[in-house]
Amino acid sequence: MSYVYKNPNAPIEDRIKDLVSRMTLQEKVGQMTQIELCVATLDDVRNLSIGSMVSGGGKEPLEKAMASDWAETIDRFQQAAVDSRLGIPLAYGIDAVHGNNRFYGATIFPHNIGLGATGDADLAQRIGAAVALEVRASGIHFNFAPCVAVCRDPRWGRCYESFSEDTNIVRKMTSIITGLQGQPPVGHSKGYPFVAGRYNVIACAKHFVGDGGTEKGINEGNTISSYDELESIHMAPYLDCLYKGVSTVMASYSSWNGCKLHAHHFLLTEILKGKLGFKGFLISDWKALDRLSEPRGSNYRRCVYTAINAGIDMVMVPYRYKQFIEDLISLVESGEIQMTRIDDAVERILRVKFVAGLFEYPFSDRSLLDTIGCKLHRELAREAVRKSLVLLKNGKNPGKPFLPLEKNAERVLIAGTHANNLGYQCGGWTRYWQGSSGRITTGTTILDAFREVMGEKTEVIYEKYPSPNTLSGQNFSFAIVGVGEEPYAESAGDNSELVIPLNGSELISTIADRIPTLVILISGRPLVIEPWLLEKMDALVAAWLPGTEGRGITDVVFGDYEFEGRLPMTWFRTTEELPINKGDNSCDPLFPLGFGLTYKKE
Ligand SMILES: OC[C@@H]1[C@@H](O)[C@H](O)[C@@H](O)c2nc(-c3ccccc3)cn21
Repeated sequence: MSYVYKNPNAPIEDRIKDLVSRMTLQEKVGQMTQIELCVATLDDVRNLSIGSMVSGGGKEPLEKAMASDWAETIDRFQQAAVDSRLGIPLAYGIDAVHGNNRFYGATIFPHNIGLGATGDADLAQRIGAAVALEVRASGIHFNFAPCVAVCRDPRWGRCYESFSEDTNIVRKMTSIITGLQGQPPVGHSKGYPFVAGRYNVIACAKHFVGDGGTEKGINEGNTISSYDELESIHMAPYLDCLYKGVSTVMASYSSWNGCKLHAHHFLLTEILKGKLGFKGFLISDWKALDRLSEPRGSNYRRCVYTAINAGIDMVMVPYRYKQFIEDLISLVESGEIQMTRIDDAVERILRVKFVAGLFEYPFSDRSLLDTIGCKLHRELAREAVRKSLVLLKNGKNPGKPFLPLEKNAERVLIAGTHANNLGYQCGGWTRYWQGSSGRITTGTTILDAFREVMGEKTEVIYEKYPSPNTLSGQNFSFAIVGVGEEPYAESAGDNSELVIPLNGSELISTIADRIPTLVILISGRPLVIEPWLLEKMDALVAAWLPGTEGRGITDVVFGDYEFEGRLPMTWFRTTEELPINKGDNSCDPLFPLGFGLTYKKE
């Protein structure tokens, strides 16, 4: 018997209708369920028709696994899904937010704030395409990226996941979606999901809406604004995402005027799905339904009722999925949730799976494994690093620039907590949710880069904390001081002080008092730089969280390439004045949005 839904040449909407008509309530609810790898069983994936799996922010997936091990594991669960009664394939999701960042050896690109500093939409698109290849190589189909938050307050722990405080810069950088998913054909209908093929991924615009506008930058907090402000500042990038065919949207943990987004029927259904015409599926954040009640996770059936009726289509449960399935089935059987709501959710989920070709190509393509960390991608990441660097100071006297540096200098001191730490350079969401310190993957630190570039005759001395003897005893041509933030993610990054951590200011001061010094700041956001400290530096470069390709830094500071980066965030003077954004009446920053010096006289 020929099933329309199994016919790859049948119109997608016919395939959806045919398949939904064959599904039981149990199977429909199964498709709305996303579960964590660590709790998944092959039997449950097959018997419950589970729609999606995740290796999420807070969980370590397979320990020290190579991409091929991952592809092996994911294919095994995919086989279970394909063996289910109707054979609906899984979509496996991960946060590949600046490369396939879980994997040892993957290319790690600058985090979004650095890409925002480039303002280069074409670069973002090329990065999206590279990330898609490295993700598909590991057997993963679904990427919880890009974050299109408009970060209005650098105290927010996710500032670096945002491209900018400026809505227009964020709108421009949504081009990364066209890289991740592929370029929709001319005339593609706005809001309809698009995935070009097997070398692309299902993308996810997040977190809808207003995640970057919460009071004091408190993560998962409350955004207080008029609807017009919410629409013009935070919602505008989603229109660009929909025009680019983004296949999924993730709801925000945060609230708008005191109402949680995951419970917000007006914003999720009337606006996103109704007014904006989004036809892909809306996924919850991790355990976000549990956060709808106090204490968290209590009265879960009520939370399911609220979120599904608000418009959530797929739930990142991700652990107690049997409870979720039981509650949702019971809510439909009692009439508290209409079957039309369930059918709408399932149609959206199937639409994305059909569009993504998962029914035709459910399994991994091992031929892509060579793309992981490949030279081409590392060159692309190096280009992104170059273009992301913002030159904030160049020389103590006008007309006497400190940069570009001399490659054949006689003796150079490389110092600081961030001069030789790949994990610090990459920041959060790298190998581990919160990131880590040291050689967590393959790549080039600032020290590695300087050693590679400097002439044979140059003596490169590295001391993380230079001794008094080092500082006074030797005659250095210049010092490079790498300081900044330790890795963090989400609420762990919320910070109201924003001083340079690990006594960075003191280290700079001690060294710059004795040696002409370039400071390279590795941070996910602007930090406090006291005027007296800025005065002591000979030059200052904001490098953001550049990732694995440290050579991008030496490419520019030695003058082989021009500085192109421009501040994507207003650089405040003190935290007392936060939030401070371009256009505010009282906006008198240390460096304004868009600031960035260059070598050429402007
Ligand atoms: O990793 C999946 C999603 C990610 O896509 C979202 O952007 C992010 O808000 C998020 N937080 C957690 C998470 C939060 C606390 C504990 C454990 C996990 C999980 N996730």
